[in-house]
Amino acid sequence: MSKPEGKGREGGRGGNSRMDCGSQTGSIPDSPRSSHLAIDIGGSLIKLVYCSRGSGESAADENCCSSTESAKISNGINFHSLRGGRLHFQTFETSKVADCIEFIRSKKTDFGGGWHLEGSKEKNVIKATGGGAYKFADLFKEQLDIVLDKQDEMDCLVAGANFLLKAVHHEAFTYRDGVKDFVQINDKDLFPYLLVNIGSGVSMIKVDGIGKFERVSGTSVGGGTFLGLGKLLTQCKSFDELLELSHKGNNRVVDMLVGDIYGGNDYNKIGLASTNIASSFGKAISEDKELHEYQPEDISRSLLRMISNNIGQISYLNALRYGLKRIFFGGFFICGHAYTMDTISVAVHYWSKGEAEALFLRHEGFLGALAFAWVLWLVALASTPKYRPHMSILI
Ligand SMILES: Nc1ncnc2c1ncn2[C@@H]1O[C@H](COP(=O)(O)OP(=O)(O)O)[C@@H](O)[C@H]1O
Ligand SMILES: CC(C)(COP(=O)(O)O)[C@@H](O)C(=O)NCCC(=O)O
Repeated sequence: MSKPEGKGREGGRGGNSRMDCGSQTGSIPDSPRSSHLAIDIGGSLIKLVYCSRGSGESAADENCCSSTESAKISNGINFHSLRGGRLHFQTFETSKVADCIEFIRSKKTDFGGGWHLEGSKEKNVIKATGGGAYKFADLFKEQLDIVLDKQDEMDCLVAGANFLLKAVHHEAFTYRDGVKDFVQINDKDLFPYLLVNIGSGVSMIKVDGIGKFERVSGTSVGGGTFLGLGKLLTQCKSFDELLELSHKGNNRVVDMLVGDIYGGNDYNKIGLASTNIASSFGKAISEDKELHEYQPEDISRSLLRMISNNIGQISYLNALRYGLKRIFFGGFFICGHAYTMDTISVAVHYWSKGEAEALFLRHEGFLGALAFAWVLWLVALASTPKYRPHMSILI
C-alpha cells in the first residue's frame, strides 16, 4: 500500500503547520456549522477532533474532508449512528501551537454554545489530553480564554481504542506484504489485548476491559527518535520528507547483515539467514566513510526499519509476558505507512513464531482525542432528538 495522496493538506487554517499525512488530515468545512471540540497535545503533534452538525449523508458533508481517504475515515465513524453530525480531524505540530490557537480562535464563534462544563464556573472549557494539556493550559487561558479540562493520557488512549474497536466498522486491519486485511473484532472477544501507542515515545498498555488497563511497558525509542535522528542524519526538514526518502533507500548499505559477519553464509544453528540484520547501522563501524558519503535514503530506510522492528519485538515480548495474542498499534508514527507496518508485522510474526499478530487502526493517531468522541456526539446530537435512539451504540 502506498502512502495516500495528501489532498487533504490544503484545507484548513492550520494548513501550514499541519502534518502532511494526507490520510488523516481533513480540511475545515465552511458548512455545516462546526461545534464541540476535543484536543490531544502530544510531544510532536496536536490532534483536534471536532464535531459538526448537519446531515452525514449530504454531498456537502462529503466535501468536508478534502482527501478521499479522510472522507472514508469520517464515513467509517459516521456510518455508526451519527447521522446528525460528523467528526473532523485536524493536526498541528506541537512546536507551532500558536497556529493551533489561531485556528481555534478563527472557529471560536462556531464552537460557541457547547463549551460550558457542568458544575464549573468557567464558560469555555474543552476536553484536553496529552502532556500539552498541562504545558499549555495557561497559554490557552491567556490567548483564548479557554480552560483545558485535563484528562489522563493513558485513560484517553484506552477509551479511544475501545471506542473505535467497538463502534467503528472496519477499524482494525492486518498488514502483510502490501496486503491490508480488515479484521472484524467480535465485541465479546475483544479483551484482553495489548495497545501499543507509537507517538514521540512508546507506551504499551494491557487492556482488560472498558476502563480496565495497566501500562505495562514503554520505550523512549519511538516516533520522536525516528524524526529527531532522521533530521540530524539526513538534513531532512519534515517527517514526510524523511518517509519519502526511505522509499528509495536500501538499508543493507548501512546495516551489518549476518552474511557480512559470516562470510556470506547463514548462521543456521540459531536460525539466522545471511540476509538478516545482525546490527542496525553496523556497517558504519568499519567503513571509513563520513556521514555525507552515505545516501540519506539509505539512512532513512535503516532508521525506520530499526525503530519499527525494535518496537515490534518489545511489543511481542510484552504480549508474551501477559499471554496476549492481539496487539493493536496506534500513534502517528505509523501514519499508514507500508514499510513501517510491514516491518512491525514481520517482527511480531517472527518473534512469536506466528502465534501473535500485529493489528493496525485506521484512526491510529487520534486515539486520545477520540476518547471524547462519544461526548462530542452526545452534545451535538442533543439538539437532534430524532437521532437519540442511535446513541446507545456509543455507551
Ligand atoms: N507531520 C508530522 N510532523 C511531525 N511528526 C510526525 C508527522 N507525521 C507523523 N509524525 C510522527 O508521529 C510522531 C508523533 O505521533 P503522535 O501519536 O502524534 O505522538 P505525540 O502525541 O507524542 O505527538 C512523531 O514523532 C513522528 O514520528
Ligand atoms: C511520556 C509519554 C507517555 C508521552 O506520550 P507521547 O507524547 O509520546 O505520545 C510517552 O512518550 C512514553 O510513553 N514514553 C516512553 C517512556 C518510557 O516508558 O520509558
